[in-house]
Amino acid sequence: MEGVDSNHMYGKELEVGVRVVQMACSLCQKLQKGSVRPSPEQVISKDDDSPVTVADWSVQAMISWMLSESFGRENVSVVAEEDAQTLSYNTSTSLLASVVATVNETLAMSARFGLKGPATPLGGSEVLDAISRCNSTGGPVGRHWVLDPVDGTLGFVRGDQYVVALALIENGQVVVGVLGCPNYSIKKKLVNDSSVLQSDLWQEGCVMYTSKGSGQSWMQQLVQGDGSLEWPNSASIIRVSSIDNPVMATFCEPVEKANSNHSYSAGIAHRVGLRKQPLRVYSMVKYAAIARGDAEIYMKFAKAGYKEKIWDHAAGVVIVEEAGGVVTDAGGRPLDFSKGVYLEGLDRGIVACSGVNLHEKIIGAVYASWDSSDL
Ligand SMILES: Nc1ncnc2c1ncn2[C@@H]1O[C@H](COP(=O)(O)OS(=O)(=O)O)[C@@H](OP(=O)(O)O)[C@H]1O
Ligand SMILES: [Mg+2]
Ligand SMILES: [Mg+2]
Ligand SMILES: [Mg+2]
Repeated sequence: MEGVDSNHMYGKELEVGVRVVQMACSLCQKLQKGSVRPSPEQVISKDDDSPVTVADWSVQAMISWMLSESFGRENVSVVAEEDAQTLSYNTSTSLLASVVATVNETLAMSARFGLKGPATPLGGSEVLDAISRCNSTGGPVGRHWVLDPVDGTLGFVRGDQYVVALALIENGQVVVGVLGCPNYSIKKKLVNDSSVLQSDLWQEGCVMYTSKGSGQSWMQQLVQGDGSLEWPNSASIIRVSSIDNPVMATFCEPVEKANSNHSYSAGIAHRVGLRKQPLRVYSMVKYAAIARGDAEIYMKFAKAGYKEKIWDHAAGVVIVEEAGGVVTDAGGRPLDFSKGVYLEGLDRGIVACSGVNLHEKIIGAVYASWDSSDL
């Protein structure tokens, strides 16, 4: 696989990571297009009122199972967003059946992705077990996989952008990142044109990946579930934008006002001299857009008291950094992935930029404006 040297320190992790994320993208695309039964459109509300679907559970189960198979169950620690509680209720039998069917249908295609599936289909308890053993809390020591099975579940449900995000943390550092973006076309610049976003073109998504210290991030096309594009797949190097003039720069931010303070970011944008309208995109596609040069700045300022989770950032951060970008908190400090499930100590928000010049300007504007804000 291009960009992956099997002698590389994380060669096998990257190789397996990209393949399982490709499989997960295929699973999600089938569900989003509604071609898998039964009732994939079921959307369940979690305790915090955020949505979860068959796709989130199925991807988590499938990736957890594959990682265990590939590296040995006893060696695999996974920190992931979902748990199996709702699926275990007596009242959830049809939901669990949907997840089990989806997982098995996907695992049956393993060979197409160069992976080995189970000899016989997984049963309900194996699927529940695969989901619930992703209950690691990470931390500063050892290797931990970090998984957001569907990031931007709202985008997924609305037929819009979402990603499958997988990272590997070793001794508190993100060392591998993989972002599967099923609705983010491999063709450049499409994200800036909303008319194109609506078209069929964006159905051919992409997978981005990197390993820390490689100095390169890569992008490859999705392997099509219909067999029209099979493994192995070619990849190309992606690079951040070279624009460092704020007048020319595009910034992106979350779609939902509840997830980021739009008026605060608008104030920062004004101070720095950004002229373009913000690009509001669901999910870690925002990191993907920075990494491949479709946008220059990503800002997220969650409400005071909200704690950012590592799975919402790990893969995106390392891919942006290796593609030449800079990611810090709003105080200019690196994000700390060593403290467990949350980005502890995060100063106010997250700022990802294509280069140091824009980054310094944004951090300076945050510093100058803070007194007048009420995040
Ligand atoms: N209140 C609040 N504040 C800030 N962030 C929150 C909040 N609630 C949820 N989340 C997390 O936001 C993830 C989606 O982030 P996005 O940047 O994609 O936001 S948006 O959907 O575009 O509005 C989303 O990830 P997924 O749950 O994987 O979709 C959440 O982890
Ligand atoms: Mg969620
Ligand atoms: Mg998420
Ligand atoms: Mg999620």
